[in-house]
Amino acid sequence: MKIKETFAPGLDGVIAAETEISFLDVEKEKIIIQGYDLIELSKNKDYLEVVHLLLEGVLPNASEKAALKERLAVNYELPTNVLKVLDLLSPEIHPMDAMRTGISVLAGHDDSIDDRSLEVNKKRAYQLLGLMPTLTVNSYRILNGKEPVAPLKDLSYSENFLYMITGQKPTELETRVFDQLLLLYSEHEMPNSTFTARVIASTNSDLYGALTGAISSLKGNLHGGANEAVMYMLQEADTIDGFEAIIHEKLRQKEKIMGFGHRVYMKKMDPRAVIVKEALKELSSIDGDNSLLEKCEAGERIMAEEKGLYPNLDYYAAPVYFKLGIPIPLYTPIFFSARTAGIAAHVMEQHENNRIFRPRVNYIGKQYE
Ligand SMILES: CC(=O)SCCNC(=O)CCNC(=O)[C@H](O)C(C)(C)COP(=O)(O)OP(=O)(O)OC[C@H]1O[C@@H](n2cnc3c(N)ncnc32)[C@H](O)[C@@H]1OP(=O)(O)O
Ligand SMILES: O=C([O-])CC(=O)C(=O)O
Repeated sequence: MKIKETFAPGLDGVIAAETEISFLDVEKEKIIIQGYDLIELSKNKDYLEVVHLLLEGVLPNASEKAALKERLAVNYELPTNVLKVLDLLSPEIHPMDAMRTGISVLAGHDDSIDDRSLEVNKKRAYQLLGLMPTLTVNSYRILNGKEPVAPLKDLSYSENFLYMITGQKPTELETRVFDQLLLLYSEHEMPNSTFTARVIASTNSDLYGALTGAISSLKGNLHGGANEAVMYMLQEADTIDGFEAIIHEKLRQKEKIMGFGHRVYMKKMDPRAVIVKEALKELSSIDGDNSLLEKCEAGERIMAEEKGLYPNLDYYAAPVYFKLGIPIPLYTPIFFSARTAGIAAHVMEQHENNRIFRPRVNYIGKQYE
């Protein structure tokens, strides 16, 4: 039974919200975040400045930026209960699942859990953003039987995050590249995970619930999970010829090539991928190893010729993470950690101007008299 003719599988082209947070202006090739182009921001601002932009609606001045760093740093430590629960999890699960559980445990530490006011939501968002690097890294460490690592509060947010991952203080270049990745991942309009979070928030459910839904969404390889899949694919071949053969074979088998295509950019390269490809070139010129860059470029050429499809952010983010010495199972958790800022902004906006999401269906099942 059809209620309306306008059914859009995958909600392709459907407008799901009115927002002041962000917009993919594909025609002008801009990713608008609170009025600014994310690509321009990625060239002269850092992740925390964009966090401030997302949660406060304006870029911070120097003292606001310093205050934000402190505000997040006081929340770096995970409650002991979270560590205890992480310790009970099966080592087989993915760190994204451990983080999801960690976020659920954190909900139990919020003594104003039923308060959805903007003020309390914002306080909560900052707490979670402070915790997110420690939760990300220690979820992975504990699953791998390692002791949790303690954050270094004197380092910058991104420097500390990368330090906790690798155990070594990163160089200036490594910090800059990692911070730029966090910034580029921070917000992207209405991807599946953000939509999921807004749907959950629309029942008046809380930020923790919205984030646990969003993290489950983002884990899938059609979304955030693609960055890990890209790296595994790059490792499938030792040579460029071998990699080209793998791509051709996957296409022959009608498999999707991870890191290519995008619902909104469709037949254009994701502007974020352009920036991250430059970072890969820079890292490759410094360590003198172009092999990943050359494989990626070979894949890019084949996909353009054979499918008219171009890289999304995850395609070039994967080799950059690899060059930074980041273990592959942390690629998607880092994406989620960075995206927590954007998702929190959307949850707050949904709570401030809410109508419950409740669509209808075209029924194609049986009907008995
Ligand atoms: C940061 C991010 O989360 S970005 C997304 C990361 N995800 C990936 O990289 C996974 C690979 N890409 C994809 O699966 C898709 O391009 C998505 C999920 C990103 C977008 O999906 P949709 O907008 O629904 O596009 P859809 O899957 O319908 O693809 C349209 C056509 O292009 C093809 N196509 C799309 N992406 C790919 C791909 N990566 N490899 C091969 N073919 C592809 C489809 O097979 C389809 O072809 P058809 O019309 O002949 O059936
Ligand atoms: O916008 C999307 O659908 C997916 C994406 O690129 C992101 O979440 O960064």
